[in-house]
Amino acid sequence: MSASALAPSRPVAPKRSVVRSLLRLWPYLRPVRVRFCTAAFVAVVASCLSLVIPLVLKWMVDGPVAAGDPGGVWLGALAVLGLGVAEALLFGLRRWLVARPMTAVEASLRADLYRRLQRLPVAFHDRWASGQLLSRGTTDLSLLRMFLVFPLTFLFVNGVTVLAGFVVLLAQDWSLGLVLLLPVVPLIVGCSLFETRYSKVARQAQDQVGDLTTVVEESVLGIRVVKGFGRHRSQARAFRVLAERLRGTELRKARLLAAIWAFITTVPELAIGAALVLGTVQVADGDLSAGTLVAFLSTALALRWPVESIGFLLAMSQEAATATERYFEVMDQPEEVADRAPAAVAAGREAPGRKAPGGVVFEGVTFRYPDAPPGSPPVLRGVDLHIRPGETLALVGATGSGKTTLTALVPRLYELTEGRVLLDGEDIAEMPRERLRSLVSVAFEEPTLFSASVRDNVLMGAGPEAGDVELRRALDVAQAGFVADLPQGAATEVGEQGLSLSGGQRQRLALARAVAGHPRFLVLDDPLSALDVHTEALVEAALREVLRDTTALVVAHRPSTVLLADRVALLSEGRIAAVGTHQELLRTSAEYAWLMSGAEDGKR
Ligand SMILES: Nc1ncnc2c1ncn2[C@@H]1O[C@H](COP(=O)(O)OP(=O)(O)OP(=O)(O)O)[C@@H](O)[C@H]1O
Repeated sequence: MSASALAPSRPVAPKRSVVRSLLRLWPYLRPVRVRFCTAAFVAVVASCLSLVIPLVLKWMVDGPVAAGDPGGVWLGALAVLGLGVAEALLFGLRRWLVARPMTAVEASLRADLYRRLQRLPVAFHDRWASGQLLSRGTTDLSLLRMFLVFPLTFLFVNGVTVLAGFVVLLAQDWSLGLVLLLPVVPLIVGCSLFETRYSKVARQAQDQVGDLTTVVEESVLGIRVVKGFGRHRSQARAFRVLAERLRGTELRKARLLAAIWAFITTVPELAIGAALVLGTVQVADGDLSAGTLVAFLSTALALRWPVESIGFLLAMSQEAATATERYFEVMDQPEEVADRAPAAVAAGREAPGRKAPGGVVFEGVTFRYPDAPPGSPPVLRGVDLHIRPGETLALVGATGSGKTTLTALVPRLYELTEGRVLLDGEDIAEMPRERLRSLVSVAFEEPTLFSASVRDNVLMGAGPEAGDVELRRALDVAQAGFVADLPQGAATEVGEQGLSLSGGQRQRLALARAVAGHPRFLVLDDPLSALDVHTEALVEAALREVLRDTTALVVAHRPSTVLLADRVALLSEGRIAAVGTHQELLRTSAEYAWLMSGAEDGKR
């Protein structure tokens, strides 16, 4: 278990009030506001109907019951039944009205989150645990939907019902009404204290769900390592620690909820009891009719639910506010840096009449990872390198010297700290990303395949017009003949949900993806590391054909890969230490000779 899973670092957003947090959902609610308000109005009518029943009871007790008129009693009973049925039907209608728009709101929140995740820079994904992002897209959004469907409406509906109820109560007997109003102040104080405490634990619980998701995800993806190293017990222990921590937080939430629930239930009950005693005395003294007392008490009892529910409605709103904060923590992250305006740089750098060289040019490139500790030295320092048009340059260096980092700068996965990179004379910082990424193709050391067919995985590197001819060519270059033997050939599903492939097979598909679509610039990060020497030789022979009219930067660890290249650059501690042919560097650079001799030894 990684330490980061146990104690993840999270950017902390500024604290906002519940209402301000929830107001950020308004743009998503706007399109469905008419239907939503109609549903709320229907719910208010339904809820207020329940307040009419006590008035019917008053009429029955003081009228037909006192006069011994069975016909009148039946009429009253039918009226109560009719009111009950109407209330139920209206609540059903409300539910129907909100179901569709609220799922649409959830879907658009989820789609926007996904879109944002795709557009956020790689540096953001380096920083954030994937479980935290997953839990935002699942648990948090479900909490938001539940809030929109239920508490958002019912906090309003219950508020209106309680107000209307008090008007009815005060109109029937203002002194008894005032007795029932007494608990309002302690209830408001209790609820605000509850809200403050609950907001802290709700945030903790939701973050801990994210941590737990991260651990589950890591264990599932790394199941081979977990099993291979017999780590299942310690992994399970680490999981239990997090699960226990979450359970503790959930228990604290439950305790707070139980306390507010008990408080909200008891205080009004005490007031109703006091009103009952006072009312009975008034009836005995002849100051109040029995019907009025019955109506008063039934109204007070009808208001119990709207008042008591406030506790958990507030709790759900608090959780929704936390979910909204967590959602916007991601949505507020700055997207990839915008492309620079071409004129600004060109004017300052290029002398008039001087044409920038073609191919790939690294000019004074310095790079420090955005999440590197302050004051740490940059990974790349003043790199100057020119890969001529059509040339293949191998990048060699000790492990950790910055090779992968340098290759990641060409498709602009990270923004340079200083300097610039030119492709055929054009600064990549000024190129629209879409164009840049259509010019540059990459194959990373870690070949990632998606849950899709071989065909889709390979052709995602080519334009939409690419067809079977392109697919066959790319598979040939990568020597991926094994595809024909897969159960459904190129239509076979691979990736996490599909057929498992060997490391070398995955690497060849990743290479096929990189060469499909004839990129002008090819960046390969040790693309043949998982292949046996014979397959490597075959891939290299085919690759040489492709590389003939492509400008390529190839990270190489083995002499065989180096031999693919026209020239070699040696990267040492973030600087280009030497550039030349393989033979030249073997003669002139002790470090290069040492790196290559190690590789030869490793092969033997
Ligand atoms: N996302 C990141 N954030 C901070 N530092 C990083 C990040 N990725 C890599 N580094 C650091 O940058 C340095 C160079 O890493 P890089 O992966 O470029 O080396 P490399 O030469 O490709 O190594 P190898 O041959 O082992 O693949 C290392 O010290 C590494 O710890």
